[in-house]
Amino acid sequence: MLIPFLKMHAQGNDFVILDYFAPESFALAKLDFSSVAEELCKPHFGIGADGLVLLMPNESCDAQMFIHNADGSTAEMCGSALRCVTWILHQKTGKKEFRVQTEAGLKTCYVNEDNTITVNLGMPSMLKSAYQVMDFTGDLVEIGNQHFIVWVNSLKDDPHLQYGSAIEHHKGFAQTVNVHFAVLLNRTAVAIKIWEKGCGATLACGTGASATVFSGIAKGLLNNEVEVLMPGGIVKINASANGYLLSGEVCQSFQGVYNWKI
Ligand SMILES: N[C@@H](CCC[C@H](N)C(=O)O)C(=O)O
Repeated sequence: MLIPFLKMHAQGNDFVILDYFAPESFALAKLDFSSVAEELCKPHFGIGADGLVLLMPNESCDAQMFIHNADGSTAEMCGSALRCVTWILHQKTGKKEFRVQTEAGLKTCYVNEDNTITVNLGMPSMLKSAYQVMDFTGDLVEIGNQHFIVWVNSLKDDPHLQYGSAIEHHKGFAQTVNVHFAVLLNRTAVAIKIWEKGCGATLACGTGASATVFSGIAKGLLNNEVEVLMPGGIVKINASANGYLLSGEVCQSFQGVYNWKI
């Protein structure tokens, strides 16, 4: 069976996207997407990506988005993928504002004049403040999915690679978590290194960038408008009264068909 796909990324956070608005994708409906995600996301053996995204029609809004991480697990939310599917919807319709249903609720998404995409991720909440895990003290933040933010003085030694996996699976959390090590640059800029649950080190993470800014604001370290520098690029977070707005570029890198085993 041939699986038509798009490949997109946001600051290097990359996705294989199956577009169910396209008639040629209808035949894929019965696939086990957990297995498909695992195979297609595998570098060298598959296409290689951080996640598999399903973009589907929804009767009560513009579209529905489902996400599987590279290990096949499901994710409730993904700020990078939401911006990528917004771009696809814009290409199809020419519209500049969309409402997309996700596992974390209905999200409003905008195409800006400069073709960057802004998505409203809603209001984060602090699940645990100054929480001790292994040798680290961090904030556990919920923004549809869960993120543990550890503030450090330097990212030089790649703490996410050393400790990310152990923190992700730590028994002190009720579920596995995304992990971010953050360095404060000034009141409007922060740098992070990322370990995502279900996929490992990634070059960017939209919900993680937003959760980090929420943690920084809660500590009195950051203003409401902040640039988040990640290994793959920069996003802007605006902590508005209506929700956390995540903005940045997205890129469609290629499209193709994958030769699935059945
Ligand atoms: N691994 C995450 C889902 C992906 C988050 C993403 N990269 C983003 O941009 O927000 C999870 O399982 O929560």
